[in-house]
Amino acid sequence: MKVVNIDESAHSVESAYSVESAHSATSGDSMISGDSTTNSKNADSIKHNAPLAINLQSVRYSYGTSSSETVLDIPHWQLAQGERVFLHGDSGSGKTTLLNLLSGILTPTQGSIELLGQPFSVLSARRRDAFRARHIGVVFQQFNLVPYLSVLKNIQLANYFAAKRDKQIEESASALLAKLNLPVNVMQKAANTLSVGQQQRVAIARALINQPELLLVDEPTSALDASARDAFMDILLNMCENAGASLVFVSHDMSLQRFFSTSIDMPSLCQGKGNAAC
Ligand SMILES: Nc1ncnc2c1ncn2[C@@H]1O[C@H](COP(=O)(O)OP(=O)(O)OP(=O)(O)O)[C@@H](O)[C@H]1O
Repeated sequence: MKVVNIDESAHSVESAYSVESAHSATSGDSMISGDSTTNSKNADSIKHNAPLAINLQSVRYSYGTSSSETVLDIPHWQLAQGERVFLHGDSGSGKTTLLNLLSGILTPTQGSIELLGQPFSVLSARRRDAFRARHIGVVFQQFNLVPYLSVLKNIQLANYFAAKRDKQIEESASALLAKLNLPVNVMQKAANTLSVGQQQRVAIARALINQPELLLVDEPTSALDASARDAFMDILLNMCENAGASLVFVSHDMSLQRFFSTSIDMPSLCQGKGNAAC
C-alpha cells in the first residue's frame, strides 16, 4: 500500500480542491421554485450592530466578459456573526456561484465582499486561500474529498492548509466523526470506499475541524434518507451553535427550511437587472 505523506501531497491536493471547486460552480440540477420568506431576525441582528460575518456591497458576477452575461447582481447583503441562514432558489439562480464568491474560489466582477469584518474579495488568490483555510469551512456538492486518501488524512489536510496544526488532530477528528455518527474504524479507510452518506459526513467533519467562524454548505443532505437527513441537520446546527459559527446553508429541499429561523431566496437577494439569473 502506498503511504502518502501530507507535506508531499499537499500542494497538488490544494490545487485539486480549487479546480474541483471551480468546476462545482457549473453543476447542479435542482428544479424547485423559490417560495421566498425572508424573516426579520437577520435584519434585527444587523440593526443592533452585531459584528458581521458577511458584508456584500454592489456585487455583480459574470462568467463572460459582457455585462449581459451577469448571473448575480446583489446590491447589498449582510449576515451577522453566529447567524444561520437557509438560502434557496431555482436551479440556475446563482446559489453555487454565490457560495464560490463567498469562499473566494471566484471573485466579483464588480463590488466588494467583506468576511468577518475583513476585506476578502480584494485579497490576492494566495491570501484568499489562506483566509479560507483558517476561517471558512466549505462543504461542496461533490464533497471534494481526495478519493485515495484515508478519512483521517483528508481531515488532516484541512488542518494542514489552515496552518493551525492541531497536535491532537487524530483525537479531534475521531471526536468529530463520533458526533456525526460515523464509526471510528472509518478513519483509516480510503474516502472512495465509503458510502455516499458517509462521505458527506466526512466532508462536514473536514469543514469543521478547524472550528471555522463561517461555514458554507451546498446541498449537503442530497444523499441522505429522511431520518438520516433530520439527524444530520440537528447535529450540524448544534455544532454551529456551540461554536458560534455562522452558516450559509444552500438547498433546493424546502423541507429543510423549518430548521432555520432565517430564510432567503435568490430573487430577494438580487435585484434581477438585465439578464442576471437572479
Ligand atoms: N462556469 C460557468 N460558465 C458559464 N456559466 C456558468 C458557469 N457556472 C454557472 N453558470 C451559469 O450561471 C448561472 C447560475 O449557476 P449556478 O450553478 O450558480 O446556479 P445554482 O442556483 O447553484 O443552480 P443549481 O440549483 O442547479 O445548482 C446559470 O445560468 C449557469 O448556467
